[in-house]
Order: sequence, then structure tokens, then C-alpha cells
Amino acid sequence: MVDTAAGLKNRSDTRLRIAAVGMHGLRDMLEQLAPEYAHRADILIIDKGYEQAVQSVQALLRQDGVDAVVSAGSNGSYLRAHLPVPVATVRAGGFDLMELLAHAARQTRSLAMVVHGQIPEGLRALVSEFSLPVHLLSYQDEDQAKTCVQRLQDLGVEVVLAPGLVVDLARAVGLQAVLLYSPAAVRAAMEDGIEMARAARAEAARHDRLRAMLGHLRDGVLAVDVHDRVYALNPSMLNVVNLQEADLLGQVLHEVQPELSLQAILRSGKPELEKVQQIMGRTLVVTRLPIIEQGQLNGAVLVCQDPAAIQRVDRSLRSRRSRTGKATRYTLDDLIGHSDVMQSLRAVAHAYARSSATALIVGESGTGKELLAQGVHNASARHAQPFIAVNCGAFPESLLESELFGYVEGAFTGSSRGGKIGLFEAAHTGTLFLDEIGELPLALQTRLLRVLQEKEVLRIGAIEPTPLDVRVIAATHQNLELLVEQGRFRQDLYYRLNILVLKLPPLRQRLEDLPALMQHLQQKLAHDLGLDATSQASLFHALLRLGVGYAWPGNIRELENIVERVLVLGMAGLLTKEQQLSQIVPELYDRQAEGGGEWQVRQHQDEQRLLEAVLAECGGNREQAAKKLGISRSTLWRRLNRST
Ligand SMILES: Nc1ncnc2c1ncn2[C@@H]1O[C@H](COP(=O)(O)OP(=O)(O)OP(=O)(O)O)[C@@H](O)[C@H]1O
Repeated sequence: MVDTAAGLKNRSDTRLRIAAVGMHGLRDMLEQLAPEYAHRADILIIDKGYEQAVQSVQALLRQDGVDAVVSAGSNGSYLRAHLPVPVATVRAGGFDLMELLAHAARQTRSLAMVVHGQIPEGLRALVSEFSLPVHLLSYQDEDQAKTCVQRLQDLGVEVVLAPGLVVDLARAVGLQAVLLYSPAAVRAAMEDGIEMARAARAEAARHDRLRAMLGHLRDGVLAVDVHDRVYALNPSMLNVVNLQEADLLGQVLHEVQPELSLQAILRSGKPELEKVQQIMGRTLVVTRLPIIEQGQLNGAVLVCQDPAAIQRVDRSLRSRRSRTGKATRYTLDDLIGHSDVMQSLRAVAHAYARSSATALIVGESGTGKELLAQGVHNASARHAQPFIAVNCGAFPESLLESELFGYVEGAFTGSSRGGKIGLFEAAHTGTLFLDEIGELPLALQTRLLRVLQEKEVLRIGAIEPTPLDVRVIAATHQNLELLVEQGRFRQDLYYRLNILVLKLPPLRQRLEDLPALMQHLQQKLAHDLGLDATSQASLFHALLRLGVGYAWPGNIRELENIVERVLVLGMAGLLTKEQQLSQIVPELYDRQAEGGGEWQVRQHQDEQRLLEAVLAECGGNREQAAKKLGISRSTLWRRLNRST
């Protein structure tokens, strides 16, 4: 952070130190008056002018420090311009000056008064009002002071009232000169100096505290004054903007770093809270605040937060508050099936995992939509972040709204204290799986569209939206286009969702995957149930045979249920013979469930693909293939012939 009080080392517990700078007459007066202030400050008298005086004060600053300087005239102005500490100057004027003037006018008719800088208007008025016989002259620097003395001689002035420098020059050419500064004016300057020193000490202490505080902050902080000039910043801010302190400190912010500009705040005096902004190629959460002191706008502060840091805190809060986040179990490797359609689906799913765009999974119930969604999430860069699944058809509208979007405290009667985060927020940085999206009521479709477009969520009853980074994967078993036509699904939302589409085929269209699926489910369930399934090989052969001729309306979930049923009953000794299968899995025997003529035709095609797949797997060995399918060699031969 900038050291505004450059001359102040950490001396908050030591005595104030005042450098009193003056030569000749002023020096004498300073020496005379210094003991009066000995109990309040160390007064260090410097009998030098201009550059030499600056060097002496700087040497003191380097040693034990100086809190303030007291000086007068052009020397005082010079010191003020060249030193980093406050400078109090002796001011000649007012009643004090009138008294001096009246006193001198009584002694001579040829009087002059010389002042440093502008001749005060009051002095001019006084001279003309009382018709005082006084020449008024002024000077800015040493050269002008010499010219001034020359002029005094030309005018035939006998007595001159002037600052120390002119007094010396005048006396050197034989003029009678009186120091312009009265003891009262010098005392007033000493008082000013002590007051300034005290204020500077307090400021330095405040500054140190602030610096220590800002140094510990992880957020980048920067402050500007009313003129947009940077006067404070911390190391974190330099990290954020990747700049050196000198690039910003003392600079006009909007000129050197327009992206950070605080001008709007300096104009409006209104805060701008937590805006997500790109700064130096980084996404940051930026807050801009006005600095208002005693009702006056005195500057502005910029706070830059790294969203990753916020998210870490946020996530731990969310995980404490939300128990809804499900652990994912599946990867894309768990999506069993070697059929062409499944192979290309897996490849497309891997490609979609690389994107963060909204994805839509279409498939009948039980085809593995959630498995696929989890697989995409786990193959994506978000895999370590939450995966949250919600079934849009499982809640009444009002409940679903608060589940999805959350609410603020007092949003409605009965709302919990402190409000509640919605599933969108709970899935922040991760994936939200919206199952049965076709069931989403129209009003919520509008809200969902807003979230997808704006990437921010507005809790029920809230005014400020919360920025959000969630990948949405929606799923449906319905024909969304048809729902759009019927006015039950928003067309714009449909187009938003219909970007990356994954179509899961029903099991009956990929019966060649049946053996692998059945084997996988058998092993998985046996493992889950702690059973040994190897003894049931013949039962499963029979099951596979039956399955090939079945329409599987419940798809893989149905297959899973049947496999489980056979496994459990078989192990319990209640199912020992193939013949008993008709009682255990009657659906596989029920021709009604096959769904009519069209299915029959497709079923034969599927059967053909299954036979060919198994045959290929066994390298054309019909005996092995028949064994695998649980049918006799002759049946296999017959079926292959029937298909051709
Ligand atoms: N290709 C597959 N490979 C292995 N298991 C699968 C496959 N597809 C689905 N499953 C299993 O089938 C069951 C149902 O899958 P999932 O819940 O993902 O289906 P869904 O389409 O989301 O169902 P619904 O639409 O009824 O919610 C799960 O236990 C899943 O593990």
C-alpha cells in the first residue's frame, strides 16, 4: 500500500518532531520561541534556505523522522513543494500587521512593505483607506527579491517591512529593515505545525493499520480519491491485474486501467455490488463502493474477488446446507452395448462431455438416460463438481419452483429462516440433470429459459440474481416437438435444449446387446447381493432365449428387474428348472406384450442381428455360439436360415 506519509517511520509512541526552518531574523525568533514548545515537541532549528534546507530536512527524515516543518515566505513555499511532510508557514497579516505598519509609519514618511507572493487585498485596501504613505511590493523568488530591493533604493525608501530574505538584502545595501513577522504570527505557525504533525501521526497510524489489514486480504483492493487518483492498493490487487505498484499508485485509474474504472461510482455515489467482469482476461467478481465521509463523497474503492475462491467457500456452505447432491455412480464405460448405435452414441457422448452447452437426452423409460447423463458429467471437466438430478414430473408446480430456484427468507408464509438454496445453486460449477423435462410447467419453463440465457438464477422473492455456472442436461421420453405443437412446451426453450442431442434407442432395437447386458447385470446384481451366479448359467441361457423374442417395454430397467428376480429366486432354491421360468417371468411368455405385427417384423430383424453378433463373437463357431445363446446347434441353424 502507498506510504502517503513518507516521513513517518513507525514512531507512534515517540515525541513529535518539528523542523523550524528560517534564516536571520526568523531564525532568531524561532530560537527565542522554541523553549515555549519544548514540552510538546522536539523543535529542530535549521538555519538554511531552499535546496540546502530541503536536504537537511530529508536527512532528518531518514534518521529519526520529522512530523512537520515550520517556515515562512518563499522558503516556506519551496519546502512545501519539495518535501513529503506537511509545512506550516508564518503568515503576516491582520491586526498584527496593522500594528507593525502604524508603528513604522510614525517613524518615517518613506516606508515600504514587501510581501512574498500576492499582495493581500485587505492590505491594499487598508493602505488606501487610511492614505498610509507606504509602497507595497511583492516577490516570488530570490532573484525577484533582489530586484525588489533595487526598486526600494530607486524609490528612496528609508524603512522597509519585509520577510527575512528581503530584510537581509535590504540591510546589505544600507536600508533600515524590520522583519515582517511578529512573534504572534510565528507562534501561530508553530501551533499550526504541531497540529499538522499530530494529524499526520494519526493518519500514519491509521494507514499502518489499514495496510496490515489489506495485506492480509485475499481479495484485491484498490482505492482512489475524488479525482480518480489511486492512493491505496494491496498486493492481492497487483496479483489480480498482474501489474507493479508503480503502474497504478498515484495514477489516474481510468486512464491507466479503464477496465477497473471507478468513474461511474465517483459520478453517481452509488455502490455496484458483485458484478462478474472480465479483467485482464480473468473472470472476477467485482464490487465498487463509494467512500463517503461525513456525508461527502471522498473517493471510491474497488474490490476484486476470484470466483474460484468464492466458490470454494460457497461449495462448503452449499454442501453443508444441501443434502440433495447425489454422488454419481456411472461413467460412460458403464453404458453397456457393442451395437453400432451404442458405439456411436458413446463417441458422441464423449464429444459432448467436452462442451458445457445444454444437452438433451431422448429415450424411452429405462433406457439409461440418467446413466448417460452421469457418464457425460463424469467425462467432463466438471466431474469433481456436484451432479444433481431432479425429476420434473415428481413435484407439484409450486414445490418444484422452490426446489429448483430456492427462495429468500420471508419470500412466502412458511418459508424457512435464512431462505433456501435451489438445486440450480446447489449444482453450481457442476451439472444439473432435469429428468422428464416435458413435465415442466410452462411458468417454470420461462424461468428455466432465463437461467439458461442469463446464466444467473433469481431466488423466489429476491431482487438480486446470483451468477451461476451450471451445465444443464435435460432428458425426456416424450416427443418435445409434439408438445411444442400442442402449446405445452415453449418453442424457444425447445430450441435451447435441442442443441446437443443424444438419442437412446429402446432395447428392442438393439437386441444384439442383450447377451452383454444380461451378463453385465447378472454380475453386477450378484455382486451387490453377495451371490454366486455361476451355478445359474442354464437358467440365464433360457432367459436370453426368451428375451430375444420379447419387446422389453420397460427397457433395461425391466431387464434389470427380471435378472434380479431370477437370480434371487434361483439362489433361494425356488427356481431350479427352466420350465419354472413361465411362472417367474410370465411377461416373457405373454405374446400380448409384444405389441403387434410391426414389432414381429422388427423382432426378426433384431434376432438376426443378435445371432450374427454372437456368431461373430465366437469366430463363426456355431457350437460355441449356440451354447452362448442357450439353444441347440440345430435351432441356431434353423433360425439363421429362417432369417435369410
Ligand atoms: N446401457 C446400459 N448399460 C448398463 N446398464 C444400463 C444401461 N442403460 C440402463 N442401464 C441400467 O438401467 C437402469 C435404468 O437406467 P436409467 O435410470 O438411467 O434410465 P432412465 O432412462 O433414466 O429411466 P427413466 O426415464 O425411467 O428415469 C439403471 O439401473 C441403469 O444402470
